[in-house]
Amino acid sequence: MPGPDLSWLNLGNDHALYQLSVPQLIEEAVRNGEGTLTSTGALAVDTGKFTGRSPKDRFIVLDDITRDAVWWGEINIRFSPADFDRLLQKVCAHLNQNKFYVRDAYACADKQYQTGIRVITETAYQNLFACNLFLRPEKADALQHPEWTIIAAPDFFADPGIDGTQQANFSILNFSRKIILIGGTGYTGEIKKGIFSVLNFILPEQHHTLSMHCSANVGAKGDTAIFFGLSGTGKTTLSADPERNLIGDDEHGWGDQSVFNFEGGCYAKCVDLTPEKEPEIYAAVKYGALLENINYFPHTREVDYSNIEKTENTRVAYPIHYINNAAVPSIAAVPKNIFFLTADAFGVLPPLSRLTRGQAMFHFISGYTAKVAGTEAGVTEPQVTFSACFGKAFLPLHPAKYAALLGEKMDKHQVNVWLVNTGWSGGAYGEGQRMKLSYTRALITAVLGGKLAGAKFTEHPVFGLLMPEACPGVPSEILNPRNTWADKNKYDLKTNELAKAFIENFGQFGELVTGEIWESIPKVVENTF
Ligand SMILES: Nc1ncnc2c1ncn2[C@@H]1O[C@H](COP(=O)(O)OP(=O)(O)O)[C@@H](O)[C@H]1O
Ligand SMILES: C=C(OP(=O)(O)O)C(=O)O
Ligand SMILES: [Mn+2]
Repeated sequence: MPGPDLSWLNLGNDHALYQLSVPQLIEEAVRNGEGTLTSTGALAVDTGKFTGRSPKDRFIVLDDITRDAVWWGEINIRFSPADFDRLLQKVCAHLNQNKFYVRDAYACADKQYQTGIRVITETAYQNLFACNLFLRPEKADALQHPEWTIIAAPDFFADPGIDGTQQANFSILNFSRKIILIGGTGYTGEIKKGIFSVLNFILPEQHHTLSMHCSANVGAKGDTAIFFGLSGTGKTTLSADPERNLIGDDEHGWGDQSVFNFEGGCYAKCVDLTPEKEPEIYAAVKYGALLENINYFPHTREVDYSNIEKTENTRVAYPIHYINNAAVPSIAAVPKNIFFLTADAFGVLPPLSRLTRGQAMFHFISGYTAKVAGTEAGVTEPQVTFSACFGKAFLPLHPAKYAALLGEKMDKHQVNVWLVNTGWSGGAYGEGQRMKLSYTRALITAVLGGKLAGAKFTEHPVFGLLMPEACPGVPSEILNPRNTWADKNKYDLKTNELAKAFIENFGQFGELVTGEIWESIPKVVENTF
């Protein structure tokens, strides 16, 4: 297919392989030595030095659009427009030395928000990722100029002294030029999270639409559920549910009428994947899917999901229709239930609790969880974090903007909000165990099936959370986390420690503390359990 005119980037058209089919991309990847077909049919590649995102190398160009709107700081780091232009030229000169892959796609399943994307990648596997993860146009049109351009060159390395970056790798968003420039890293997560960050800037400001780091699915009665959570807390795993249609596993918008997926595919964690525990995802590992940083046995080429030699953040990227019961298009009604997933490394929070409106706002803004190993460079074991809106790393605006929109939407629609601890039980990380996936699933199924409507709830003395006393499929004794700790005194101490961490973190949002949030702040109780 004749390619688009890329002369505005000084990219030579004769080097471009445009809109290759999935089999063509796989063939290219294998011939380029990028990867191998495993016995599952899925292509396995290594992404190089980076097997996770590198948040400290993520920048936003300081310009008239971003200057007063972006929440600058540790998350959103400034980059100069002149440095960007120079670096862009260098990256394009690098790409011109060889062939590269160009793919047109779009983001946002709801037509009203549809955003065209042209993805230019140095490797075939990154282009396959873009094909799997973004929405696929029925017919590509090379003559159209899509709104955003993503350029990803893993083998281009910046010179920090000259190029204005921190290290050789970088991911830079330029809102004036509508370009995302990625170099020095082959981790494909940077590509999808680049566009996600763009939409997190545009949708709330320009469309009064809440953008969310969440998965979503919908039941037979049109009852939508959304699952907020930082990486590894279970968005992908828990949204794949044989009884419900999958809307998407990671990035959604909540407009006036609907919840819609930004993407056209899923990016699931593979560590310890088994057909028993996660049948839908296991079955999606087939021809066309892209496995990252996975080990396989050399002779049989069978995938070894338990092997984490390369990273704990092994991944598979597949188009959403690889999940049997995916909703097409990926749009559903506004949610009836919202779950906040937290992987509590303290082992303090209940496996499931119901939140008041004030608590919902408090926990959304707090975004307490543990960073699981692997998704971010340098994180090798669960690390306690407060990630506002359960996705701080991707939010160009101040968290209060997203929280205000959520509050408005909760007021307008009758929504139940639940906190789910998919993290530790029976002790903190190191002593307790990760919550059993089957229990978490049973708790969510009970909520969605209305089985807890008449349940009795106990209030947690410090966090004020309402814990069900019983739930089908779950031993009652685990529902109050204190019961799962052998040493109750230790639980009480750990609870207070966590409560203090919440209070301290919330200090930065002092101006947001309205009456109802004030009432929701955990109350440290010394020796009174
Ligand atoms: N109780 C639990 N709930 C959810 N996931 C769990 C649980 N226990 C273990 N896991 C594992 O944690 C990982 C969750 O990853 P994933 O669903 O991809 O997270 P996210 O989509 O939020 O990044 C999976 O590997 C899953 O098997
Ligand atoms: C892909 C990522 O996120 P998630 O695990 O939420 O899909 C990521 O944070 O790089
Ligand atoms: Mn995920």
